[in-house]
Amino acid sequence: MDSAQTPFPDSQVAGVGPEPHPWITPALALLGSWRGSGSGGYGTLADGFSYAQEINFSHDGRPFLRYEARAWLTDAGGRPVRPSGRESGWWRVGADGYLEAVVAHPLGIVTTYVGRISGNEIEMASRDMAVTPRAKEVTASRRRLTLHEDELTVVQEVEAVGQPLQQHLSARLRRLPV
Ligand code: HEM
Repeated sequence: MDSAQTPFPDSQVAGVGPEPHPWITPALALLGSWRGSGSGGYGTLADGFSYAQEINFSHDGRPFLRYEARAWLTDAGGRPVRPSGRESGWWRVGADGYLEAVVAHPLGIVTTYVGRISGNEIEMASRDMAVTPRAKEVTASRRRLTLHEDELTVVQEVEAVGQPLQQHLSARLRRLPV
């Protein structure tokens, strides 16, 4: 929604817009937009792939973050090839860095996560996964995000289509200027 149309716009920048809820303090460094590149693979795929990704975190003053991510595959020269994974969701942050999240994918997968924000590390593991009838069978997922100044690394493991939990994605993103 256009921020001009709502009386309660989200903020992506600490100090601008609604005051962040104190509970999201451990997550404040995530606010904003991140963009970078990554590589992926899976046990069922003959070859790996390269991708670019943009992630966006914002808040409206309550103790949760709005989360949006979109990725596109890239060729050997880093040029965009086609749209790929997208997801959106909500990361609810508790007083002590406890984290629970719900994330939805366009191809019919919804995941709830439980995790923790400790310092510059965020770890989360799936609690429940629901899939629509035509979605791929995905049964578990884990994510680890590491923040180092203006660099965010994101690693995701997936258990799906009869394969054991294994790394599917690894990306290194940089904060986009506001
Ligand atoms: C940055 C986000 C993502 C990217 C760039 C990405 C990319 C890919 C690519 C390129 C493939 C090969 C098949 C194809 O070309 O579509 C694939 C397969 C797969 N992806 Fe992803 N993916 C992403 C996120 C996810 C997520 C969040 C999940 C699960 C929750 C997931 C689960 C799978 C599974 C299970 C396969 C293998 C399916 C099979 O062999 O049948 N992916 N992914």
